[in-house]
This record gives sequence, structure tokens and C-alpha cells, in this order.
Amino acid sequence: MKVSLSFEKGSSKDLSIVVDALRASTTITVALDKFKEIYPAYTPEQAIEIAKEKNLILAGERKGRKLEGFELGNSPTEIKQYEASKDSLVLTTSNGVRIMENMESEIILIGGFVNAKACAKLALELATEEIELVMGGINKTFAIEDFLAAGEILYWIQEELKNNASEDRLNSNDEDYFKEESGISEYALSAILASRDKELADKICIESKSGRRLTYLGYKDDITLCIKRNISEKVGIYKDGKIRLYKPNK
Ligand SMILES: O=C(O)[C@H](CS(=O)(=O)O)OP(=O)(O)O
Ligand SMILES: [Mg+2]
Repeated sequence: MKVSLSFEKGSSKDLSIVVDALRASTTITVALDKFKEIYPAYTPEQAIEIAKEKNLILAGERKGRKLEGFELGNSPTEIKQYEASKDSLVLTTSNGVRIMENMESEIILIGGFVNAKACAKLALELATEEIELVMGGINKTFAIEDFLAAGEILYWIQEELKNNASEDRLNSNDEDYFKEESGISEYALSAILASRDKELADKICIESKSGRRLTYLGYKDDITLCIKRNISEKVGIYKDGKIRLYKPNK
């Protein structure tokens, strides 16, 4: 299994995981506790159109602020307290949802700190040859909180691979092994390393550009929720234009 990490644009045709810790991945994971389906929209105008056409709750932000005239912003804590009058939502966000537009992989999962282990396990279950984690970033530049959340998901992927790999495969030095495009990329390994000191990782997320902006806007509670590890077993899967909770075919 090839396991890679990318920023903003993915290339895997197999399975991708959208990683946007502050806050889109968390918002989507939390919202799927309350809503049956979430329609991603790539611009505010598109979100308004879809909401009207399909009679959905309208949610979205730009620069962290709830959009004018929208029912909800991109706040997982607000969504947790929201009394849903309809069973589906359309969501547009500056980074995490926006990057989904150009992803071509067969399967797209939504992952963050809150569902890292569940997302890792599901990715290994559903992928056939490649798992690519794609970080949302902020304003089209690298966002350290997404790197750390990707590291958390990749840690659980690595653990699962270790448990399944035979001993000799792990210690293999034969030429073919190095030639083969397999295993965890060194970029992905760096994210695992960076994410291992939880206290330091939390501090960095809070003090990140996104973290500082969200604190300024009064969303400190969102950050506290977004950096909780593995509080949900649920994973959103994007298919046929909407995100739903993954349910194994019974
Ligand atoms: O709404 C958010 O938290 C961010 C925008 S910002 O980082 O607060 O400016 O959008 P997301 O798409 O969740 O990264
Ligand atoms: Mg973000």
C-alpha cells in the first residue's frame, strides 16, 4: 500500500482523505451526527443555489466568519447545539470543502483529530493500492494544524500496517523494496513524527494562523473541540456529490 501526503491538490485515483482540522473536517464529522447528508459547495453563490434547489440548511464561512444570510457558519460547537429543522445541509468553507472540487479519487473520506483512528482503519479497509492525505491549508498556503492532524491519522495507518506486515517485509532491504513505490512517504513520516508530542501539537494548533484568527473571532471552543483525539468513530465519505456517514454494506 502506497501512503502519501499532499497539500491542497491530490492526485490519487484510489482513496483520498481530506484533512482540515480547523474546522471543516470536525464540522462535517460532528454535523453527520445530526444531518443525513452534507452537500459541499465551492462558492457561497453555489451554496445558496443548492440550498434553494434542494431545500437545505445553508452553512458556510469565509475567513472564519459566518456568511451573510447563512443559517450556520463553520462552527462544530454551534452545529452540536443546533436544532435541525431539515435533515440535510449544504456547507461551503474557505479551505477544506473548497479543495474537494478537484479531487479525482474513487473514494474520498473526511478526516481530522476527532476521528483519526476510525478514518485510518476505514481507509485501509477501502483502499486498494494508494491512500493519499490531502491537507486543506489556509488561503492556499500550508497550515500546520492540518499537517499535525494528518500525522495523527498517518500514525494509526502506520500502526495498522505494522500489525499486518510480516516481520521480514518490515525489515526488507532487498533492492525491489526500495524501487517499489510502496510504503509510507517520507513527507508522511515527517507528519507522524511532528504529531507525537500531543501537548506541543495542541499548543501549535492553538497558536497557528487559523487558531489565532478563530480565537479573535470568538471560536475558542471550536479549537478545543477540533484538537480532541479520537472522540468519534464516525467517518464521512463523499460520493455522488454528497457526504454521508460511511456504513458498511450489511
Ligand atoms: O472556518 C474555518 O475555520 C477555516 C477558515 S479560517 O482558517 O478560520 O480562516 O476554514 P476551513 O475550510 O475549515 O479551513
Ligand atoms: Mg482549516
